[in-house]
Amino acid sequence: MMDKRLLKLVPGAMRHVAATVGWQWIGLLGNAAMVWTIALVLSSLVCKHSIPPFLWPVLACGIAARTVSARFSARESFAASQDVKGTLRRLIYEKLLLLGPSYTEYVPTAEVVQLSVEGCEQLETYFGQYLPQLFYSVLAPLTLFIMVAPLCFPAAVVLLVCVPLIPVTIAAVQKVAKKILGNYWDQYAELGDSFLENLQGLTTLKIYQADSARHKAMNAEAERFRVVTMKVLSMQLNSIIVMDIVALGGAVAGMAVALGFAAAGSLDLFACLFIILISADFFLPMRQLGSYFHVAMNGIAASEKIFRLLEAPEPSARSLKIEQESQFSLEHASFGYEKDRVVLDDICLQIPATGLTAIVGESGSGKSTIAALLSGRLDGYSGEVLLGKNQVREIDRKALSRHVTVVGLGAHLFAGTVADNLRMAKPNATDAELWRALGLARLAEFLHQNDGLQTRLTENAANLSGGQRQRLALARAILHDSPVYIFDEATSNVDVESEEDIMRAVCELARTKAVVVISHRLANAVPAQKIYVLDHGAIAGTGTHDELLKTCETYSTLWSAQAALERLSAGTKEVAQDAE
Ligand SMILES: Nc1ncnc2c1ncn2[C@@H]1O[C@H](COP(=O)(O)OP(=O)(O)OP(=O)(O)O)[C@@H](O)[C@H]1O
Repeated sequence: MMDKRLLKLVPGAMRHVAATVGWQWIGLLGNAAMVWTIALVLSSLVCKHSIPPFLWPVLACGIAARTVSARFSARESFAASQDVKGTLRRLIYEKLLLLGPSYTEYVPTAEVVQLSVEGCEQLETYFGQYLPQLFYSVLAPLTLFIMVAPLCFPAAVVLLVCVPLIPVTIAAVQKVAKKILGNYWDQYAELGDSFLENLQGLTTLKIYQADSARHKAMNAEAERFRVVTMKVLSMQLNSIIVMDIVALGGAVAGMAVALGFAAAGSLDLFACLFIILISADFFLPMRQLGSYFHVAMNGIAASEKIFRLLEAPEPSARSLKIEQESQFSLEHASFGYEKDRVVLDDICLQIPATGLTAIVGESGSGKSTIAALLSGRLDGYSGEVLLGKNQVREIDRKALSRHVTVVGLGAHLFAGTVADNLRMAKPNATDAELWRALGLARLAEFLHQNDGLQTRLTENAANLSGGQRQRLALARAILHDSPVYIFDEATSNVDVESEEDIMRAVCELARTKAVVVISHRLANAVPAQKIYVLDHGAIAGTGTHDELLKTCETYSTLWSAQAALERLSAGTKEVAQDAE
């Protein structure tokens, strides 16, 4: 019922939990004072005694205590929940930062969203309501026992003994609940994952008319989620009914004992009325705990997932700085995403401080994996991936991000202005610097025809063409002004004109920076001072374009095949133009 790991995680919240219990307890005393006055007034009226004058101030104090305690306990409970939500979301965020860009290896994005939104909300109930109620439901019956025992000890004992029957019921339910709730969260995360994926791929699904099949699959998942949700609800309702029966039964037992003693003449009317009126209060806190218990259990099930994320092994501590004039090199580096499958095998390569280096090879030969190793996104390699004398996996991540800029095909552009997107790379850049970068990326002319730097972009710059998007991503990268640039298929899916513009800018950049171009299109590698040819994860040849044509069969075969393909496509275009 109390998860020690959770308590340790948010120690600050426990102060508010203690304060909530304190205020609830003051409220209980206020309630007891009110019951006491009511019992005294009723017994005085029945026995025709005069009502003692001190009674009204006691009643007033009782009402005041109840009112104030209700307000302050709610405030403390709210503070506890805010503390928990804030702390957990911060911990999840920090963990994601520590895991780095490869966090999706441990947890899917949809699950992170669910855990940090709904998971944290559920834990808010655990700390804001369940935990204070847990302590209060022990404290309240003991306090009332001390009040009732002097009046009628047997009734007080019966009431106190019946209270633990509620937690016994809760414990019995807990076993079943844990399994059902674990299942509920699994189904919930699964549904969230496929919803997000289907939403992202909706256009593709429509193009292939596969949306109705996906719709059916999601309906089936939603149905499974409905079933498990109904199981959770019916488990909660059934256990609440059982708890109500236990609570009412206990209160009735206590009342019956008090009435029995009153009937026998050994209990006066005031004491009997007081016990009858207060007996429900023995059980109400525990009964309330039972209601919170279900939501809290949901929170605990979510917390299991949060812990799994928080306990995921982090990449080794990265604290090394980058020494000046450091250059990248791979020395007999090997890597595999899966245990038994080598993707890179004994790779040796050097990236000089300035100039263009190209990595080429067929699809799946391991080019992007080299980019990921160089930029520190993957670190489970053997051999050495060095920046200067230091292993890349030991270099501080921020320093590495400042040192290397990776421009891939999917570089994200955000909704906002062109200037906003560019200043992401250099917040204090002047307008002149922005225009210079845009000029290098051959985008200035287009923007001058629009609203200049204030040209508005929709989400992921959907209102630009593919080539314009890539050129804007290139301008942003140029502004980042890092010593090393990696262009990983940065010109795929763009028109020939944009590709030429981008490659011209890349070559210009390579005059002062270390630039690595990764491309399956060999024409982009021709100007490189050194080309590495990859074949099934191994280096098949190294040299300039002319050298490789003579010495490397893999390269010359690829070159001939691509040249033939491009001749064919140029021929097709000419025929089409003639036909027009
Ligand atoms: N996250 C991953 N998990 C498992 N295997 C992967 C992962 N990423 C890539 N691979 C595998 O590693 C191999 C090399 O992939 P990589 O992306 O480096 O190739 P590439 O040469 O860049 O291909 P392309 O030109 O098509 O982009 C491929 O066989 C691929 O299936």
